[in-house]
Amino acid sequence: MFLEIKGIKKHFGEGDSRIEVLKGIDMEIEKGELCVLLGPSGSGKSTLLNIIGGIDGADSGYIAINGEKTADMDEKTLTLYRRKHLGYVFQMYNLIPNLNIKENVEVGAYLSDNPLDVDDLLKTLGLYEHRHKLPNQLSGGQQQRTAIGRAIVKNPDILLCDEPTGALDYATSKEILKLIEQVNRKYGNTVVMVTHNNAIEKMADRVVKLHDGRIRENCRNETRMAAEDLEW
Ligand SMILES: Nc1ncnc2c1ncn2[C@@H]1O[C@H](COP(=O)(O)OP(=O)(O)OP(=O)(O)O)[C@@H](O)[C@H]1O
Repeated sequence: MFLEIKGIKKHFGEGDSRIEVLKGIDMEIEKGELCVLLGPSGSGKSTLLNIIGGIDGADSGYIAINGEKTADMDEKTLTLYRRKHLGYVFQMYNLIPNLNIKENVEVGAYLSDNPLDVDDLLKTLGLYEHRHKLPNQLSGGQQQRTAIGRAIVKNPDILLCDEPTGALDYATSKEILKLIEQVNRKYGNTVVMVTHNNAIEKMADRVVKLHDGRIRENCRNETRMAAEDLEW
């Protein structure tokens, strides 16, 4: 199995303020799958995504990518692994304000041994003609596309997205979802996307629903709907 998540438990706080956020998460994701993580606020989605991405550690359990357990890696190996194999997209775009669009995407390319061609990618993203502009000269959707470009230019095995459309309006959200779909199809990256939006489950290969730190539902969707046709 490509991405294996086994027995993950995680708490925050101590004593009276201790909360068990993840209470034993077991799931597997195949290579190239687009997996959507759904669940109410506080159910542990972002915590799980951060643990998958090695941003945060688990109390127990492990994450294995291609058979390699991230917990067995020392800090340096883990940093290199994250840098080379994982791409992150957050709700806030976190672009570098004084670098232009192309340079922001190039930041991602520098981190990789086999980056995608930056100009080709800018064209796929519909950003080529804006490549010399600064982030604050672009719309929110264009900034998010740049952030996706920065994550994807590394050609990461896994693209982790935390509410990538959280700050965007309906039309722009759809545009971004179409782009994530296109990237997943074209480059074959495995995608794990956290969202509040139940409609997004229809475009996923796998839908995992968390509730109170546990998996309530995990199903494979054999009839994936095009992002274009989603409605909410
Ligand atoms: N660093 C932290 N320190 C303390 N508590 C935390 C920390 N990170 C998350 N939590 C708590 O863990 C619980 C789960 O948070 P998490 O962000 O994983 O949920 P979520 O399902 O992603 O929620 P949302 O949809 O609102 O983003 C929440 O109660 C949150 O307050």
